[in-house]
Amino acid sequence: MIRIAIQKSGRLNEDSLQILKDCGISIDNGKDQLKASSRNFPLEVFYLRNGDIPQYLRDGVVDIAIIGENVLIEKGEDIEIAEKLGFSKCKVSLAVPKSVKYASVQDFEGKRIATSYPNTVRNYLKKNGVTADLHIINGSVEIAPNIGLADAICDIVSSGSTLFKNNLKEVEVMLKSEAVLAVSPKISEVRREILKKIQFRIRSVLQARQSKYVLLNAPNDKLDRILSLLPGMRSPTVLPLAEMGWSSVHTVINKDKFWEVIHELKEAGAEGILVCPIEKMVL
Ligand SMILES: Nc1ncnc2c1ncn2[C@@H]1O[C@H](COP(=O)(O)OP(=O)(O)OP(=O)(O)O)[C@@H](O)[C@H]1O
Ligand SMILES: O=P(O)(O)OC[C@H]1O[C@H](OP(=O)(O)OP(=O)(O)O)[C@H](O)[C@@H]1O
Ligand SMILES: [Mg+2]
Repeated sequence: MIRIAIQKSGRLNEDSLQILKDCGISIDNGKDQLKASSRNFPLEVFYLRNGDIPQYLRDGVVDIAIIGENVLIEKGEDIEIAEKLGFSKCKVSLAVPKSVKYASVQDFEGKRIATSYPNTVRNYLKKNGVTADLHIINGSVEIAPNIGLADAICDIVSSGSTLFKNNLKEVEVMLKSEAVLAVSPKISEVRREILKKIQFRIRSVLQARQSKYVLLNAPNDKLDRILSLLPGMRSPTVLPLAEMGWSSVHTVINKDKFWEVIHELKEAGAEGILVCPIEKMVL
């Protein structure tokens, strides 16, 4: 049995459960349960606070965890990251009131900075030879300058709308983060083997999320041009259609590329283009 920590409630909870589900791992999820096991995989889930997870990993109370990389940088730089998971993407940034003229990180010298990420800020400022006065608060950090608690803040930025609403501007991006699969330094060899199985499944799921299966019909005289436009896993599959002079082309393309390529394909003479989601992809 491998023990995994996921966030009890909050931004990571749903996507973490979803990725396990997409990996074919079903969890019996009683409401308000703090612990649950899988019906079809040797895995036990512990629902914990995000901020507590690095310590649980370090102590070996759990073997693996889904957690924001930013939290590991703040509280668990020693902890191994097995996979990046591609969701909960955000930045950890320094911000100041819009009205402040900002030149460089040296402007933070002697300033009061409110944050929930003191180690991250301290290390960043230290690298730049700056000393500031940190005020550690656990939430609603962006309000601090407006109520006179601080001159600046350091917090998570995603769309930037929280900064905007509080009349702040982002001036330094200290790091970029996403959800990751982290590993306890105390994980046993047997559980490492189970982890490898999970990693294999996660990679297949993430590859599939990045990709689309494309089918199209092509007149044979335009086939070469059409095939040259397709960036596939290997070379595309080409099958004859019942109608003479036409072929069916099947391939896999990156989801971010498909609109661009599809216009070019149409212009090159492709017809009946179908774009389908892929559930799993093993390379
Ligand atoms: N606005 C956002 N956009 C994208 N990702 C975010 C955003 N805010 C937070 N995150 C990511 O999601 C993680 C969890 O954030 P959330 O606010 O749910 O938890 P928390 O309040 O920091 O933790 P806890 O579980 O200890 O209460 C963060 O550590 C970060 O990696
Ligand atoms: O750039 P944005 O898209 O506005 O996102 C950034 C905000 O999101 C997070 O707060 P959250 O909503 O998780 O609230 P919390 O303070 O209760 O954790 C974070 O602490 C920022 O305040
Ligand atoms: Mg939050």
